[in-house]
This record gives sequence, structure tokens and C-alpha cells, in this order.
Amino acid sequence: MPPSKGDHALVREMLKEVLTGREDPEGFFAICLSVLGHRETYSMFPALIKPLSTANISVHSTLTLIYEEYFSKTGDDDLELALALSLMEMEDQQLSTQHLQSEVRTNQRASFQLNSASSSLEKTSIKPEDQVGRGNDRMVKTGFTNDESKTQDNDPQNNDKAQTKKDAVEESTNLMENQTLNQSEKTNRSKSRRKRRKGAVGLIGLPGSPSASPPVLLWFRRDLRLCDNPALHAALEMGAPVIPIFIWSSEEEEGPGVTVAAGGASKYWLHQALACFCISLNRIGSHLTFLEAEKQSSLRTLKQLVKETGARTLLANALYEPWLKERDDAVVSALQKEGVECKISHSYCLRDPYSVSTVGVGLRGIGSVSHFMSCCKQNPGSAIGVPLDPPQTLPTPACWPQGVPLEALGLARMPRRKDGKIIDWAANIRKSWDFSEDGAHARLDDFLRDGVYRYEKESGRADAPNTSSLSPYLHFGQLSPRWLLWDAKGARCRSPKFQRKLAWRDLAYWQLTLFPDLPWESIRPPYKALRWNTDRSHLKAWQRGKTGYPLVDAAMRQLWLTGWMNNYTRHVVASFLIAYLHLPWQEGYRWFQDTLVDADVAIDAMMWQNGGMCGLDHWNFVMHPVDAALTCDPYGHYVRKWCPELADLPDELIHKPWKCPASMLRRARVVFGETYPERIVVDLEERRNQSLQDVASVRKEFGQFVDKRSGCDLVPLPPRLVSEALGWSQRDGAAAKEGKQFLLPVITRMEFKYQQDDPDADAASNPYNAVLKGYVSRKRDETIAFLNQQDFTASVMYEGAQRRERLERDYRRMEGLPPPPSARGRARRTPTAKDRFSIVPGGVVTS
Ligand SMILES: Cc1cc2nc3c(=O)[nH]c(=O)nc-3n(C[C@H](O)[C@H](O)[C@H](O)COP(=O)(O)OP(=O)(O)OC[C@H]3O[C@@H](n4cnc5c(N)ncnc54)[C@H](O)[C@@H]3O)c2cc1C
Repeated sequence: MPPSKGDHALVREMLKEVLTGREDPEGFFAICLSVLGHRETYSMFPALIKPLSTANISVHSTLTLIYEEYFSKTGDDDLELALALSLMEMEDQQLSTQHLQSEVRTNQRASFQLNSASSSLEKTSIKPEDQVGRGNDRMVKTGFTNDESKTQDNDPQNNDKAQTKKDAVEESTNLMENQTLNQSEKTNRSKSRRKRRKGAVGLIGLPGSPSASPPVLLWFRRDLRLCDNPALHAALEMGAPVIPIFIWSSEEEEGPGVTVAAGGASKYWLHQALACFCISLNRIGSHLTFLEAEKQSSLRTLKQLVKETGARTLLANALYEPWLKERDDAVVSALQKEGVECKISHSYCLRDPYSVSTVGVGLRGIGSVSHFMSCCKQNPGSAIGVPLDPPQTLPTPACWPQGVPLEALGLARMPRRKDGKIIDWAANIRKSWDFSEDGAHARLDDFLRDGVYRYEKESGRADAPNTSSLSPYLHFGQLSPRWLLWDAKGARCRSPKFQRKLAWRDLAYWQLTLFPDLPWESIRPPYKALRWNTDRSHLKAWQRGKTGYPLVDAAMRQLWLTGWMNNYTRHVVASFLIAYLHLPWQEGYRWFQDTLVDADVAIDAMMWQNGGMCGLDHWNFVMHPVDAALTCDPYGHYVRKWCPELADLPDELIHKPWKCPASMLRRARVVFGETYPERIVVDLEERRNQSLQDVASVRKEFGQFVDKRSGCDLVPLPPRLVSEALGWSQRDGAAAKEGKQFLLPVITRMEFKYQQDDPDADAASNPYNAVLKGYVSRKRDETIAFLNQQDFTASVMYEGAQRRERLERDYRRMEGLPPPPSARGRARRTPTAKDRFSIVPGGVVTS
């Protein structure tokens, strides 16, 4: 629970005690931590003790020291990720000093706000589309000077201005007079974050007037944000006029293979995000120029721009897809030849994937997140540093380059029917998301206030928003991973599992840099020859959510309508496509790329390869569409939402309607083949069995790619890994590419190894059968829990405990975590028939 008003009052009372000497500063600080929590203390403490800077300087500096000391040294112990991703350097960044400085700047900014007539920080009521459409037309036709940019203050629609000023007064008063604590807790927390985000701590406070020095081209790509944007920060530091640009080249995005990098839903998101970002830049007196790449070449367009604007510098944040890096390298070298200084900053991942090395760790376990984290820990990269504050203004050039309206980029084009009617397929996506940077921060705040408390245990629930839903914002860089990590670290409830997800994200980019064919070619050679189903009707049914399996259908419909589904359901539908429909993983990947708003070539390809059994890692599990449903949607709420035609079925049978008696179906008005589809495959056991046999046969056929001793699959190593493993230079590594192929044993599902020894075994008799067993019924577990309280039979209680353990184990397997430690004091023996009333979970033996 976040701290309440009462908590704040208590802390202020204690502060008085410090002043009167009845409480010592360390004690006071400890109280703050325990009452307000880590995150709140971190953000509020400097403002809280501010009045002491005049009333009692020595106490103030003691408290400041304690605060600095604490936040620069503690808190990281529990962060495996922080260690692994070399975030230890955060200590060297003197976090607290910077934070204090930023608080000082906050105060300065607050008073600036009071005086500044041009401050209009609150969100206007203008729709992004309207604003951009109008803004762009005007700018393209007439050129857009800084004076004109100020006209937005006079815009009658900008009706929040008065309110904003009032807010600014409030905020500054709160800060200066230390009255923040009188406000409601919720308002305070969100305000303190808003202050940071909305430019309350202007970086340099440069005036937005045109300057004579040559302008800087600030090339935005997937970093559509003001907060924590290193390239933007670098531009400000140059003190020259800044020209923000966005160049669209679908060909460059796509790369050399079938990546579907710019699918329909994600292009739609990009369109909306650009519209919102344009407004953000307008607010700080700047403007985003949209450009279509000339002949699909960003370089040509940039050269043209350099000529037109006289810019001598190009700044951007790096992208890591190999083909985009290649493009960027070519741009940098070509422009440098023309005397243009280029600087590409790092921020898209926590760790620059090209700097990750396996040296000192080796290759064993490669593909797992633990191995990746060990590599980062063993070979720390540059410091991750502290998130950068958003700017207050951007210096503008004397004239703007000629751009095109956002619509001209064709990112949100809707098809038309023959009768001319537009098919607005994105209406539901629009309803489901706020595409702005503010939207990203609001979602993050919500998550850290609520969902994060359930994340460790219940992130798999499909029927509750227990995950952050931040993936599209991270993908388009509306939120930086660094900002997210810092906020997550500072939250009252920290979830190591959540922070670990950022390592997964980095792992995906590392894999893509190692295997540029990841999105279209199976990494494990034998699996390229797998016999796949060619029945297009099955693919279509899967895509449209018409398989006859309610959880799969619900998830696929959610994807189609909103552009998103959670991680657990992504696993379910991927398992279904591969293990039960026998359709190639590439089909799933491409559909996801086209329909997800967070479609991310690196992550999507890594996950589909792993699901398709041919990635660097093997999912050590297969999700059963019914068992999984009982785990993630025990009451059927999720299915009822997305498959309303099943809404009247009872909880117990909603995930397996084919088991319903005819009378029940009649009452619920379910008619198979009419209101709800028949199952497209019926014998799931048989399908799974076939899938296992198919794998066994390709492993046999391509025996040279199976390690005889361990039974593990062998993967040809990319030259970079060969060089690292053998301690060769890059050049030798390149030579290796031409010559010998190096094969590496990789993580391989136990059931495949077993199958190899006993090819006739079927899935059911395979002791390592990978199908996850979900709850039999959550309701039943709850009943058992209730009966436990009533001191029901011990054996029933034991059963319940076992089921919970199994669920925990399954989750951990999915997350690639080690098995949970065995509970001390708990009997490990499986009860037998003789054990009536024998073993109680707590280890107590009843008669
Ligand atoms: C078959 C399949 C395809 C997927 N395709 C994508 C994709 O195209 N784009 C995408 O962003 N995620 C993808 N994921 C990973 C994951 O499902 C999503 O990142 C997650 O569901 C997004 O929801 P969230 O923001 O609430 O995640 P949270 O659980 O709140 O995690 C926070 C962030 O961590 C990152 N993350 C979480 N899980 C993973 C993961 N397994 N691998 C890498 N990064 C992760 C994401 O950026 C996410 O936003 C895929 C997973 C599967 C099984």
C-alpha cells in the first residue's frame, strides 16, 4: 500500500523531534524508510528536509549525507539484474548528488513556471490527429519560425493554461513551503513524477530563440520521448538550434529477409506515437519534421537535409537490428566524409548488445537469460547511468526544412471497401491505448502502484491486468528501459522477476546481433526439415480465433482487436500453433508481427524460435489449451470477455464446451459450427505425440547435429562467438567464417533426448513429457484451502499444497528460473494409502 496522509504527517512530526534533538538523524531516516517506503523516501526526502537548510544547516547536511550514502550504496543487493547488467556503476554516478541537484533545479523550475507566461505543460484537449494535421500543413506551406511556434499559447483551445499556472503555483508552493505532504498521497506521488517528466527540471533552460550557429539534425527513430533521451540531451548541450526529424523508409526497416518489421498494428501505433510526440515537441517550442526517405534511402534524405539546412552535426540514438546498424554505420561514414559530425548514443537496451561478450563465462547454457546475465556481469559494459530529465525548451533554427504531413508517410492507411467506405480496423486499438509518452508514464505509475504487487505470483493471469503492458512504449522508445528500471528499483514493491524481464529484452537483441537470420531461419539445422502441416484453414482459424478452444480463441481475438495479449497467453497460442496444429513457427511470428502493437523483430523472433523448438533455448514446456486455461482464467472471465457467445456456460466447463451436456449448451445458446466453432483438432494427445515423433525423426535424419554423448542439439556458431571462445581477434573470426564450422551443444528438451533413446515411446509414456499441468481447478484449491482451515483431512491438504508447488514449479520453468528451494520442515514423501491423516504441509503430524 502506498503511504497515506497520516504517514506523511507522522514523518513531519518526527522531523520536529529531530530539530528539538529528541530523535537522531539516522533514526529519523530509518523511520522515513519504514513509513514512506524506499521509493517515496527517495523522491520526497530532499523536499521534506529542505526547510532545515535555513533553520538548521548542520542537521540538514547530516540528513543529506545519510540520504546520499543510503541511496548510493544500498538497494542493489537484491537486484541480480543490476549486478548482471553492470548497473553497479550507478554507485559511481553519485545518484543522490544528482538527485539533489535535480531537486534544486526543480525548485528553480517551479519559480520559473510562476513567472513564465509561456509555460503550458498540461495536456491540451486537442486530439493529436487534429493538432498534427493542422500544424504540419501550416509549417510546410509557410515555414515555421519560433515566434509562430508560440502561437500555440494563444490557441483558444489550449484551455488548460490557467489551470496549468494554478498547478505550477501549487507545485512550487508545495516544494518551497514543504506543503506537498498536505495534499492527498496519490496526487503527490503522481505530481512529483509529473514534475520530472513534464520538464519541471529543465536541462539547461536554453531560450527557444533562433540562433545563428549551424543547426543540429536530431534524428528520431524508435526513441519518441523527451524523458531520458541521450541524443536529445546531447543536442541541448551543443547549444545550437535543433532540427528534430523523422524519416520513414519501409525498405530499410524491413531488412534483408522476411522480418515484417513494420506490420499493420505497429505502424498504426507509430503513426499515433509520432502525432503525440509532435505535440510534446510543440510544447517545448520545437517541431518534428516528417520526411519520406528519398528512394527509400535515409542517407540520401539526410544528405539533402544537410545541404538545405547547413547542419554540421547529426545526432541519434542507436538501433540494434543488424540491418539498421549497417544503415546507420553507412550514414555516419558518408556524412563524416562531408564534414558532418555524427554521434549515435546508446539507450534502446540496458546493455549495448554489440558489447556483450561470453569471455570468462563460456558458451554453456547460451540462450538462457541466466547465461546472458552472467556474460554481462563478467564483462561489464559502460555505466548505465541516471535517467536524464526532459528539456524545457529546444533552441529553434531560423527556418525549418520542408517536410510532409504525417499522413503522407502512409503508416495508418485504412483499406476501402468497393463502395468507398473506409474499414477502420484500428478503432478498438485506439480505444485500448493512450499512445503518448504521458500515457506510458501513467501506465508505469499504475503498474507500480498496483499490478506489481501481484506480478511475482500472478503475472500469468489472463483475467487480471497483472503485468505492466508497457511493451509497445518500450518498443517505440516512448519509455526508456533505464527509466523503467530506475522506477521499478525505486518502487515500494520491487519485483525481481519484473526487472529480469528487461534482461530478456536485452537477450533478444543480443541474439539478433549474433543470428541476423533469426526472424526467418531456424537456428537448429535439423528443425528446418520438420514436416509441417500445410492446411491453411487451420492457420486461418488460429489467426481469427476460431479454433474451438476457448482460451486460444479469446487470446487471438484480443490480439486482433487490441494489438496485444499477455506473455502467458502468447505462450499458449504459440504452443497450440506448433505442438498441436503442426504449423511452422514462422507463420506465428509473421502474424504476431502484423497484429501486435509491440511487434518487435528481436523479441518476437527469439520467442517464436524457442517455441518452435529451434531457437538457442528450448521452451522446456508445452502449454495445454485447457489445463493452461484453468490456471490463467479459472473463472472464465477472460473467455467470456473475448468469446461472449460462450458467456452463459458455467465456470467449470467454459474452457471445454465440448464436454457440456446438450441441455446445458441449449440453455447457453451455444451451437457448435454456428455460434461457436467446432474444434479444428480433437485428439490433442495424438497431435502432441505426432509432433514429438516428427522431432525425433529429424534429429535422427540429421544426426550430425545431435551430440552423441549428451543428446543435445548442435548449433553452428556464429563467427563472433567462435572468436570469443577461442580468444581470436575479429579478423581471425572472420576467417573462421569462411572455413570450419564450429558446432555447439545447446539446451535441449529432456523429452527429446529420452525420445531419441526410446523412439517408440509415445508422449504419454515419456517421463519428461513437457506438457504443463495447470490447476485442475482453482476453485477446488480454494475449497481445499477453506477446508484446511477447518482442519480437514491431512491428505487432502497435502494434495492442495502439492498443486501449489507444481504451479510454482511450472511458472519457474516458463520463466527459465531454477526450481524453488524445497520448503524446510515439509515432508517430502508422497503419501500412500496407508497414510491416512498422515502428513500436514507444515510438517506437523496429526494422529
Ligand atoms: C510467442 C511470443 C512472442 C512475443 N513477441 C513479442 C514481441 O513481438 N514484442 C514484445 O515486446 N514482446 C514479445 N513477447 C514477450 C512478452 O510476451 C511481451 O513482452 C509481454 O507480454 C508484454 O507485456 P508487458 O509489457 O505487460 O510485459 P511485462 O511482463 O510487464 O514485462 C515488462 C517488459 O519486459 C519485456 N519482456 C517481457 N517478457 C519478455 C520476454 N519474454 N522477452 C523479451 N522481453 C520481454 C517487454 O519489453 C515488456 O514490456 C513475446 C512472447 C511470446 C511467447
